[in-house]
Amino acid sequence: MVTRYPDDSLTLHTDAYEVNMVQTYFEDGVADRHAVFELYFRDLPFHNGYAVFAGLERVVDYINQLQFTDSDLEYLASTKQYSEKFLNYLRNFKFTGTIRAAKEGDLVFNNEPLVQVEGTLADCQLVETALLNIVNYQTLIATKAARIRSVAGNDGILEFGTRRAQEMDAAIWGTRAAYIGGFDATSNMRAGKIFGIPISGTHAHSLVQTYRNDYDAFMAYARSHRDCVFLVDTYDTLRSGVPNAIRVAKEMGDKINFLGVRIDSGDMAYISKRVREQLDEAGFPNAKIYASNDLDEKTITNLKMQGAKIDVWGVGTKLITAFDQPALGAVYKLVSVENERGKMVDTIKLSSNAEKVSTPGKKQVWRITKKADGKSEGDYVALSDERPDEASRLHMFHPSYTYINKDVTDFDARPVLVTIFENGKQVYELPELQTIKQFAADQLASLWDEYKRDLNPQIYPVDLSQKLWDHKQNIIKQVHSYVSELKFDGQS
Ligand SMILES: Nc1ncnc2c1ncn2[C@@H]1O[C@H](COP(=O)(O)OP(=O)(O)OP(=O)(O)O)[C@@H](O)[C@H]1O
Ligand SMILES: O=P(O)(O)OC[C@H]1O[C@H](OP(=O)(O)OP(=O)(O)O)[C@H](O)[C@@H]1O
Ligand SMILES: O=C(O)c1cccnc1
Repeated sequence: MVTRYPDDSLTLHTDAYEVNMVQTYFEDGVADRHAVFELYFRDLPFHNGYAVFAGLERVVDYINQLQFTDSDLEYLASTKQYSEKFLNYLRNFKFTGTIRAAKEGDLVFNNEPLVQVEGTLADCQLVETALLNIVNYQTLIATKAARIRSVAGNDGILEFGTRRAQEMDAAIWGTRAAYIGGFDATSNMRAGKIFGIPISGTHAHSLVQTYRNDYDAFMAYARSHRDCVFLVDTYDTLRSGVPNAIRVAKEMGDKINFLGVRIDSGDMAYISKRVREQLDEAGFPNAKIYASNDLDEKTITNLKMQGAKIDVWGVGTKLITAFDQPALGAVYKLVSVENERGKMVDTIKLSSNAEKVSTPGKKQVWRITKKADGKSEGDYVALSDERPDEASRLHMFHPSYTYINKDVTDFDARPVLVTIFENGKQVYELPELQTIKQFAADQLASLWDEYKRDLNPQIYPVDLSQKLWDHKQNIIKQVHSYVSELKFDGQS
C-alpha cells in the first residue's frame, strides 16, 4: 500500500464524526464529563430466537492499544480540521474508562446492553465506531454459525469461507466467531495458527484436472498424505469419482487413513445415498461423506429431510458473509451524562416507534434461570443499583404489552455484563477459545427449544424492572412536556 503514513495503530479506525465531537467537547471544556453509553441491537438477526455474543477479545486488544501515534497526529494535523491544542490533548489521551460486557459465547437478545462504556465523554465517544464494527460482525457470524449447528445436529461442520469473506480480517475473525458458534474446524490455516482452531482440508478440482483423471490424482494425493478425503465430482461422481476413490483406498490399504469423499455439486440427496451404498458395498462403512456447495441452514435442513447420507458439511459463502442478513445493526447510545452541576442525568432517544425508544440510565442485564431445571425464564434489565432478590418473587412483564407478565420464584439471577476494564485497566482475564466455545454450548443448552428453533422461534422475554420501566416513562413525560413548550423556532 502506498501511503505517506505507516498503518501503526487502530486508533483512527473510527468515523471522523467521533473525533469531531471530541474536539467540540474539548474546546467546550466538557470532554472530561462523565458519561455512560450502551451498545445494543433492536432486532435479532436471521429472525433467530437468540444471538451469540462474540468480539470481546478484539475489543480488549483494541482498547489496550488505544493511543494516538505520531503518525496519527500528523495525519490529523494534515486535514487542517483540528486545533493545535486539541492535537496536544489527543497526544496525551489514554482510555481511562470502565467497560462492562457480556462474556464471549453468552447468549444476548434485542434491546438489552451487550457492552457498556462508562468514562469521560471523550473515552466513550472515541471507541464507538470500532466497538460497533467488531461486535456487529462477530456476533452476527457466531449467531449464523449457531443456527447452522442447530440443524446439523452432531454432524461435523467445517468453515470453508475464507475465499468469499469480505477480505482478510473478516475471514479470520469470522472463522473464530463461527468456531464459538459451534463449528468444528476451519480450512483457514492462519486461524489455526493464531487461535488454535482445528484445521481441516480436502483438495480442489484442480488436483484432478492436473492429473487429468480421478485415479492418478487420488493416488498422487494418497502417496503424499496420510489423511485422505477425495473430491469425487470433477467428472462423474458415481461412475468415476467414487469407484476410483475406493480403488485407491484398497490399493493403499493401511498406508493411508481413508476418511471419506467430498461431493460439491449435483443433487446431493440422491448422490449421497448412492455414494453411501458404493462405499458400504466396498467395505468402507466408516468412510464419511463430506458435502459442500453453497450450503446454509436451509439447504442442510432440506437435505436432511430428504434423507441425504451426508456426515460432514463444509460451509463457506453463506456463513462468512452472513448472506441473508449482512449486518446486525447494533447501535451505541448515550444513556447517562454528567450535567454542568456535576449530576448524572439519564438520557433518552425518542421515536414514534415504541420499540425504537431507547431505555435511559446505566443498566445491568440479569439472566433469570429456574433453580429446578436451569432453564432461562428471560432477561431482566434493571438499573445498575438494583439487584433482583432471589429470595422473593420476581415480577416480570413485557415492556410494551404489560399485560403479558409472570411471577418467577426459586430462580437464580446472573449478571450478564461483567467488568472488563476498570478505570482504563483490564481486570478481566480473557478465557481460552475452547472455554468460550463450551460456554456458548452450555448457554444454548439452558435455553428452551422453543427459542432455538430456526423458523419462527418463540420470542424470548427481555423485560425491564419496575423501577427502570417507571424511570423510562417519567423521562418520556419530561421530554414530551419540554417539547410541547417549545415554540416553532426551537426556543422555550
Ligand atoms: N437435493 C437437494 N435439495 C435441495 N438443495 C440441493 C440439493 N442438492 C443440492 N442442493 C443445493 O442446490 C444448489 C445447487 O446449486 P447449483 O445448481 O449451482 O449446483 P450444481 O449445478 O449442482 O453445481 P455446480 O454449478 O457447482 O457445478 C446448491 O446450493 C446446493 O447446495
Ligand atoms: O460453496 P461454499 O459454501 O462457498 O463453500 C466453499 C466452496 O469453495 C470451494 O469451491 P469453489 O467455490 O472455489 O469452486 P467451485 O464452486 O467451482 O467448486 C468448495 O468446493 C466449496 O464449494
Ligand atoms: O478443504 C476443502 O475441501 C475446502 C476448503 C475451502 C473451500 N472449499 C473447500
